Amino acid sequence: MVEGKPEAVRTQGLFKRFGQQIAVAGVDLIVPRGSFAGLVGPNGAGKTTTLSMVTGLLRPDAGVIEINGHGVWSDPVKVKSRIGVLPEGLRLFERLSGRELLLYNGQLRGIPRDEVERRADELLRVMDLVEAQDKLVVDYSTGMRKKIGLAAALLHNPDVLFLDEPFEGVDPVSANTLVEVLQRYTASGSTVVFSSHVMDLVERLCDWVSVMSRGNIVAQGPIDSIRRGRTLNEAFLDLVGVRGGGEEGLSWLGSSSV
Ligand SMILES: Nc1ncnc2c1ncn2[C@@H]1O[C@H](COP(=O)(O)OP(=O)(O)OP(=O)(O)O)[C@@H](O)[C@H]1O
Repeated sequence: MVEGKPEAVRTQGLFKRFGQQIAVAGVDLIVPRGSFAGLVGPNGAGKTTTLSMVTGLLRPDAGVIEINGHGVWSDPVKVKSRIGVLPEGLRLFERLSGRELLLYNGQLRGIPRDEVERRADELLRVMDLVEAQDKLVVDYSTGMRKKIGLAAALLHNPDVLFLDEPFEGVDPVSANTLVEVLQRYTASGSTVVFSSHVMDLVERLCDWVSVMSRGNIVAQGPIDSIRRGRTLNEAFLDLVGVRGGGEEGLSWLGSSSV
């Protein structure tokens, strides 16, 4: 606890196995309240599996998860009413228009209709989706899907927002829009947790970072304590132990080979 307040996210001994594969091997994830937190790690490190368990989408084999002091798996209704999620693969209601998607989400969340309409209008405008609001989500581009997914995740003004690879496939203009919305959101004291492979972005946005490798957290804390004078990318490569080796092999590749 920090100053008597529970962290936004705290897991203890989080564990998940798929057959022989241990995806998450006893993770103690900590995210202080009000952080802009990055969850980074190489492919297959266990980030998506961790976020899926933390957001109540995948049942852990073992471990405890608390969001703002409430157990995700012991008090799921309470927790889910206070979090927003942009999941991996963007599972959205494809046959609704962008606007209908927001209105439907608002109704599911029990927000009065006129308030939903007001918030939907604002979100569509900020996300630059007004022209596309009546188009079916199935016809949206990747970047548009990320933006409407983020709008849907923000509509009920959650305390904590979880985003799995929110910037993947997003053009720089749309990425900038997402960043501005998220910075505004954390400036008001809310918490963002997002997974990403883009170290420059994590370095620019985050004040807190958790580094995963092979199902474990290998470093976690304020970003400066992780970087320790290096770029985040250098720190990351040192932490996950993949420096060098890239030049070996592939001797056949390139025009100088026969
Ligand atoms: N449904 C599943 N069935 C079997 N194995 C799975 C399943 N989901 C994940 N895994 C395995 O668990 C490990 C962690 O996967 P996960 O998707 O959580 O990693 P990640 O860090 O999100 O990777 P990436 O950065 O590539 O998205 C991997 O070895 C993966 O193959």
